[in-house]
Amino acid sequence: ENATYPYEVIQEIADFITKGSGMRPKIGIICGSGLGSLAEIIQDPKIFEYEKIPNFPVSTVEGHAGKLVIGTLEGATVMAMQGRFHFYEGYPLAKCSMPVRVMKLCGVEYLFATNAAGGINPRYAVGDIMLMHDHVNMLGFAGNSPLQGPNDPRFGPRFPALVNSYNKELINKAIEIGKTMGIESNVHVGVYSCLGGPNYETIAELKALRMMGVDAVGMSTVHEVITARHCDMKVFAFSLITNKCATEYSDKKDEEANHEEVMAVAKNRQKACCELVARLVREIHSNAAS
Ligand SMILES: Nc1nc2ncn(CCNC(CO)CO)c2c(=O)[nH]1
Repeated sequence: ENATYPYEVIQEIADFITKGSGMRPKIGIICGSGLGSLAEIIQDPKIFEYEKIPNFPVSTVEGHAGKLVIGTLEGATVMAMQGRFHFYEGYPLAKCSMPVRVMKLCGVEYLFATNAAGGINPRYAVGDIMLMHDHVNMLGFAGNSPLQGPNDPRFGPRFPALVNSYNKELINKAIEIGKTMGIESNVHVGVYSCLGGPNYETIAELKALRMMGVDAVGMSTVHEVITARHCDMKVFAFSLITNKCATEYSDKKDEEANHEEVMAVAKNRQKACCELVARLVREIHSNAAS
Protein backbone atom coordinates (compact mmCIF):
# COMPACT_ATOMS: atom_id res chain seq x y z
CA GLU A 1 0.00 0.00 0.00
CA ASN A 2 3.04 2.29 0.24
CA ALA A 3 2.86 2.51 -3.52
CA THR A 4 -0.50 4.26 -3.13
CA TYR A 5 1.44 7.34 -2.06
CA PRO A 6 4.72 7.55 -3.95
CA TYR A 7 7.07 10.38 -3.06
CA GLU A 8 5.91 12.47 -6.02
CA VAL A 9 2.25 12.33 -4.91
CA ILE A 10 3.20 13.32 -1.36
CA GLN A 11 5.30 16.17 -2.80
CA GLU A 12 2.32 17.38 -4.87
CA ILE A 13 0.07 17.42 -1.79
CA ALA A 14 2.74 19.24 0.26
CA ASP A 15 3.18 21.82 -2.52
CA PHE A 16 -0.59 22.29 -2.71
CA ILE A 17 -0.60 23.11 1.02
CA THR A 18 2.55 25.29 1.26
CA LYS A 19 1.78 27.20 -1.95
CA GLY A 20 -1.93 27.46 -1.09
CA SER A 21 -1.14 28.85 2.35
CA GLY A 22 2.15 30.64 1.68
CA MET A 23 3.43 29.02 4.89
CA ARG A 24 6.05 26.43 5.75
CA PRO A 25 5.08 24.78 9.08
CA LYS A 26 7.68 23.57 11.57
CA ILE A 27 5.38 21.67 13.93
CA GLY A 28 2.68 19.18 12.92
CA ILE A 29 -0.21 18.29 15.26
CA ILE A 30 -2.50 15.27 14.85
CA CYS A 31 -5.71 15.76 16.87
CA GLY A 32 -7.14 12.73 18.69
CA SER A 33 -10.84 11.87 19.07
CA GLY A 34 -12.65 14.92 20.37
CA LEU A 35 -9.37 16.90 20.51
CA GLY A 36 -10.06 18.88 17.35
CA SER A 37 -9.94 22.02 19.50
CA LEU A 38 -6.14 21.71 19.30
CA ALA A 39 -6.55 23.03 15.77
CA GLU A 40 -8.91 25.80 16.84
CA ILE A 41 -6.22 27.63 18.86
CA ILE A 42 -4.21 28.19 15.66
CA GLN A 43 -4.26 31.88 14.68
CA ASP A 44 -4.80 33.27 11.16
CA PRO A 45 -5.60 29.74 9.97
CA LYS A 46 -5.73 28.62 6.38
CA ILE A 47 -8.14 25.67 6.32
CA PHE A 48 -8.05 22.86 3.75
CA GLU A 49 -10.90 20.33 3.86
CA TYR A 50 -9.52 16.86 3.20
CA GLU A 51 -11.95 16.44 0.27
CA LYS A 52 -10.42 19.54 -1.33
CA ILE A 53 -6.82 18.27 -1.10
CA PRO A 54 -5.91 16.28 -4.23
CA ASN A 55 -5.20 12.59 -3.44
CA PHE A 56 -5.88 13.04 0.31
CA PRO A 57 -8.01 10.39 2.11
CA VAL A 58 -11.25 11.37 3.92
CA SER A 59 -12.14 10.89 7.61
CA THR A 60 -15.19 8.75 8.38
CA VAL A 61 -15.20 8.81 12.20
CA GLU A 62 -17.50 10.96 14.40
CA GLY A 63 -15.32 13.36 16.39
CA HIS A 64 -12.78 13.63 13.56
CA ALA A 65 -13.59 16.70 11.40
CA GLY A 66 -11.55 16.19 8.25
CA LYS A 67 -9.73 19.51 8.01
CA LEU A 68 -6.07 20.45 7.72
CA VAL A 69 -5.43 23.75 9.53
CA ILE A 70 -2.22 25.71 9.00
CA GLY A 71 -1.33 28.94 10.81
CA THR A 72 0.47 30.42 13.80
CA LEU A 73 0.58 29.16 17.38
CA GLU A 74 2.75 30.95 19.97
CA GLY A 75 4.79 32.48 17.17
CA ALA A 76 5.51 29.19 15.41
CA THR A 77 4.00 28.07 12.10
CA VAL A 78 2.06 24.87 12.72
CA MET A 79 -0.19 22.56 10.73
CA ALA A 80 -2.85 20.48 12.46
CA MET A 81 -4.92 17.55 11.23
CA GLN A 82 -8.43 17.83 12.60
CA GLY A 83 -9.31 14.19 12.00
CA ARG A 84 -6.98 11.30 11.42
CA PHE A 85 -7.30 8.03 9.49
CA HIS A 86 -7.63 4.75 11.33
CA PHE A 87 -6.85 1.13 10.47
CA TYR A 88 -10.42 0.18 11.52
CA GLU A 89 -11.83 2.42 8.78
CA GLY A 90 -10.31 -0.06 6.35
CA TYR A 91 -7.32 2.11 5.48
CA PRO A 92 -3.93 0.36 5.26
CA LEU A 93 -1.42 1.72 7.83
CA ALA A 94 0.57 3.46 5.07
CA LYS A 95 -2.58 5.39 4.16
CA CYS A 96 -3.32 6.21 7.84
CA SER A 97 0.19 7.61 8.19
CA MET A 98 0.62 9.41 4.86
CA PRO A 99 -0.23 12.81 6.41
CA VAL A 100 2.99 12.54 8.43
CA ARG A 101 4.98 12.34 5.17
CA VAL A 102 3.00 15.29 3.81
CA MET A 103 3.98 17.22 6.96
CA LYS A 104 7.63 16.24 6.41
CA LEU A 105 7.65 17.59 2.85
CA CYS A 106 5.90 20.77 4.06
CA GLY A 107 8.95 21.35 6.30
CA VAL A 108 7.67 19.95 9.62
CA GLU A 109 10.43 18.91 12.05
CA TYR A 110 8.32 18.08 15.12
CA LEU A 111 5.28 15.79 15.23
CA PHE A 112 2.82 16.24 18.13
CA ALA A 113 0.53 13.20 18.06
CA THR A 114 -2.45 13.14 20.43
CA ASN A 115 -5.11 10.51 21.03
CA ALA A 116 -7.86 9.41 23.36
CA ALA A 117 -7.04 6.11 25.03
CA GLY A 118 -8.20 3.62 27.60
CA GLY A 119 -6.24 3.61 30.85
CA ILE A 120 -4.85 0.19 31.77
CA ASN A 121 -2.48 1.39 34.50
CA PRO A 122 -4.73 1.38 37.60
CA ARG A 123 -3.14 4.62 38.82
CA TYR A 124 -4.61 6.52 35.85
CA ALA A 125 -7.87 8.40 36.30
CA VAL A 126 -10.31 9.41 33.56
CA GLY A 127 -9.20 12.82 32.30
CA ASP A 128 -5.50 12.23 33.01
CA ILE A 129 -2.82 12.82 30.37
CA MET A 130 -0.22 10.14 29.64
CA LEU A 131 2.91 11.40 27.91
CA MET A 132 4.07 8.53 25.69
CA HIS A 133 7.67 7.48 26.28
CA ASP A 134 7.38 4.24 24.30
CA HIS A 135 4.88 2.03 22.49
CA VAL A 136 4.05 -1.61 21.83
CA ASN A 137 3.14 -2.01 18.17
CA MET A 138 0.58 -4.83 18.42
CA LEU A 139 -0.28 -4.46 14.72
CA GLY A 140 3.42 -4.84 13.98
CA PHE A 141 3.51 -8.11 15.93
CA ALA A 142 1.12 -9.41 13.26
CA GLY A 143 3.28 -8.02 10.47
CA ASN A 144 1.42 -4.77 9.84
CA SER A 145 3.72 -1.80 9.39
CA PRO A 146 3.24 1.55 7.63
CA LEU A 147 6.67 0.92 6.12
CA GLN A 148 5.67 -2.40 4.53
CA GLY A 149 6.54 -2.74 0.84
CA PRO A 150 9.14 -0.87 -1.21
CA ASN A 151 11.19 1.69 0.75
CA ASP A 152 11.81 5.09 -0.81
CA PRO A 153 15.19 6.24 0.61
CA ARG A 154 14.13 9.88 0.11
CA PHE A 155 11.91 9.38 3.17
CA GLY A 156 14.24 7.20 5.24
CA PRO A 157 16.17 3.93 5.69
CA ARG A 158 14.92 0.45 4.89
CA PHE A 159 15.35 -0.72 8.49
CA PRO A 160 14.83 2.25 10.85
CA ALA A 161 15.75 1.91 14.54
CA LEU A 162 12.93 2.88 16.91
CA VAL A 163 14.64 3.05 20.29
CA ASN A 164 14.24 6.56 21.78
CA SER A 165 11.42 7.36 19.34
CA TYR A 166 9.83 9.70 21.90
CA ASN A 167 11.96 12.80 22.41
CA LYS A 168 13.12 12.85 26.06
CA GLU A 169 13.69 16.62 26.09
CA LEU A 170 10.09 17.27 25.00
CA ILE A 171 8.76 14.81 27.59
CA ASN A 172 10.74 16.55 30.34
CA LYS A 173 9.56 19.96 29.12
CA ALA A 174 5.94 18.71 29.12
CA ILE A 175 6.35 17.42 32.70
CA GLU A 176 7.61 20.86 33.75
CA ILE A 177 4.69 22.52 31.96
CA GLY A 178 2.30 20.16 33.77
CA LYS A 179 3.79 21.30 37.08
CA THR A 180 3.44 24.98 36.10
CA MET A 181 -0.18 24.31 35.16
CA GLY A 182 -0.74 22.65 38.53
CA ILE A 183 -1.86 19.36 36.96
CA GLU A 184 1.22 17.26 37.77
CA SER A 185 -0.88 14.64 39.62
CA ASN A 186 -2.83 14.10 36.38
CA VAL A 187 0.20 13.88 34.10
CA HIS A 188 1.90 10.49 33.72
CA VAL A 189 4.62 9.04 31.52
CA GLY A 190 3.84 5.62 30.08
CA VAL A 191 3.66 3.05 27.32
CA TYR A 192 0.90 3.13 24.70
CA SER A 193 -0.29 0.28 22.52
CA CYS A 194 -2.34 0.42 19.32
CA LEU A 195 -4.87 -2.30 18.54
CA GLY A 196 -6.71 -2.59 15.23
CA GLY A 197 -10.23 -1.86 16.54
CA PRO A 198 -13.06 -0.96 15.85
CA ASN A 199 -14.03 -3.21 18.74
CA TYR A 200 -12.74 -2.34 22.19
CA GLU A 201 -10.63 -4.95 24.00
CA THR A 202 -11.65 -8.12 25.82
CA ILE A 203 -10.60 -8.57 29.43
CA ALA A 204 -8.11 -11.24 28.40
CA GLU A 205 -6.53 -8.81 25.91
CA LEU A 206 -6.36 -6.07 28.55
CA LYS A 207 -4.73 -8.48 31.02
CA ALA A 208 -2.19 -9.48 28.35
CA LEU A 209 -1.43 -5.83 27.54
CA ARG A 210 -1.00 -5.05 31.22
CA MET A 211 1.41 -8.00 31.59
CA MET A 212 3.44 -6.49 28.71
CA GLY A 213 3.73 -3.24 30.64
CA VAL A 214 1.25 -1.29 28.53
CA ASP A 215 -0.30 1.67 30.39
CA ALA A 216 -2.83 2.93 27.81
CA VAL A 217 -4.49 1.39 24.77
CA GLY A 218 -5.95 2.92 21.62
CA MET A 219 -6.44 2.47 17.90
CA SER A 220 -4.01 4.98 16.37
CA THR A 221 -0.74 6.92 16.73
CA VAL A 222 1.87 4.10 16.68
CA HIS A 223 2.06 3.91 12.87
CA GLU A 224 2.18 7.72 12.67
CA VAL A 225 5.11 7.74 15.10
CA ILE A 226 6.93 5.00 13.15
CA THR A 227 6.46 7.01 9.94
CA ALA A 228 7.65 10.20 11.66
CA ARG A 229 10.78 8.54 13.04
CA HIS A 230 11.47 6.96 9.62
CA CYS A 231 11.80 10.47 8.18
CA ASP A 232 13.71 11.73 11.23
CA MET A 233 11.11 13.99 12.85
CA LYS A 234 11.25 14.69 16.59
CA VAL A 235 8.16 13.11 18.20
CA PHE A 236 6.04 14.19 21.16
CA ALA A 237 2.85 12.20 21.80
CA PHE A 238 0.26 11.96 24.56
CA SER A 239 -2.93 10.09 25.36
CA LEU A 240 -5.94 11.65 27.05
CA ILE A 241 -7.30 8.87 29.27
CA THR A 242 -11.01 8.71 28.50
CA ASN A 243 -11.93 5.56 30.41
CA LYS A 244 -10.51 3.10 32.87
CA CYS A 245 -10.05 -0.36 31.37
CA ALA A 246 -11.19 -3.31 33.41
CA THR A 247 -8.46 -5.89 33.86
CA GLU A 248 -10.46 -8.30 36.02
CA TYR A 249 -13.67 -10.17 35.14
CA SER A 250 -16.49 -8.37 36.85
CA ASP A 251 -20.07 -7.69 35.98
CA LYS A 252 -19.71 -3.92 36.37
CA LYS A 253 -21.17 -2.66 33.06
CA ASP A 254 -19.90 0.85 33.80
CA GLU A 255 -16.36 -0.21 32.84
CA GLU A 256 -17.37 -0.79 29.24
CA ALA A 257 -15.78 1.75 26.91
CA ASN A 258 -18.05 3.69 24.59
CA HIS A 259 -17.34 6.40 22.00
CA GLU A 260 -19.78 8.93 23.43
CA GLU A 261 -17.90 8.82 26.75
CA VAL A 262 -14.59 9.17 24.87
CA MET A 263 -15.76 12.36 23.19
CA ALA A 264 -17.39 13.73 26.37
CA VAL A 265 -14.17 13.35 28.38
CA ALA A 266 -12.14 14.87 25.54
CA LYS A 267 -14.54 17.84 25.46
CA ASN A 268 -14.09 18.65 29.13
CA ARG A 269 -10.31 18.15 29.11
CA GLN A 270 -9.59 19.89 25.81
CA LYS A 271 -8.60 23.15 27.57
CA ALA A 272 -5.80 21.44 29.53
CA CYS A 273 -4.62 19.59 26.41
CA CYS A 274 -4.58 22.81 24.37
CA GLU A 275 -2.70 24.65 27.13
CA LEU A 276 -0.07 21.91 27.32
CA VAL A 277 0.42 21.89 23.53
CA ALA A 278 0.52 25.68 23.27
CA ARG A 279 3.13 26.02 26.02
CA LEU A 280 5.29 23.30 24.51
CA VAL A 281 5.11 24.95 21.08
CA ARG A 282 6.15 28.24 22.71
CA GLU A 283 9.16 26.52 24.35
CA ILE A 284 10.28 24.99 21.07
CA HIS A 285 9.81 28.24 19.16
CA SER A 286 11.60 30.41 21.74
CA ASN A 287 14.51 27.93 22.04
CA ALA A 288 14.87 27.77 18.26
CA ALA A 289 14.86 31.56 18.14
CA SER A 290 17.52 31.78 20.87
N1 LIG B 1 -10.65 0.78 26.25
C1 LIG B 1 -10.44 1.74 25.32
N2 LIG B 1 -10.79 3.01 25.60
C2 LIG B 1 -10.56 3.95 24.66
N3 LIG B 1 -10.81 5.27 24.69
C3 LIG B 1 -10.40 5.80 23.52
N4 LIG B 1 -9.88 4.84 22.74
C4 LIG B 1 -9.27 5.07 21.47
C5 LIG B 1 -10.16 4.58 20.35
N5 LIG B 1 -11.06 5.62 19.94
C6 LIG B 1 -11.99 5.15 18.93
C7 LIG B 1 -13.31 4.75 19.56
O1 LIG B 1 -13.58 5.54 20.67
C8 LIG B 1 -12.18 6.22 17.89
O2 LIG B 1 -10.99 6.37 17.16
C9 LIG B 1 -9.98 3.66 23.42
C10 LIG B 1 -9.63 2.33 23.13
O3 LIG B 1 -9.13 1.99 22.05
N6 LIG B 1 -9.87 1.41 24.13
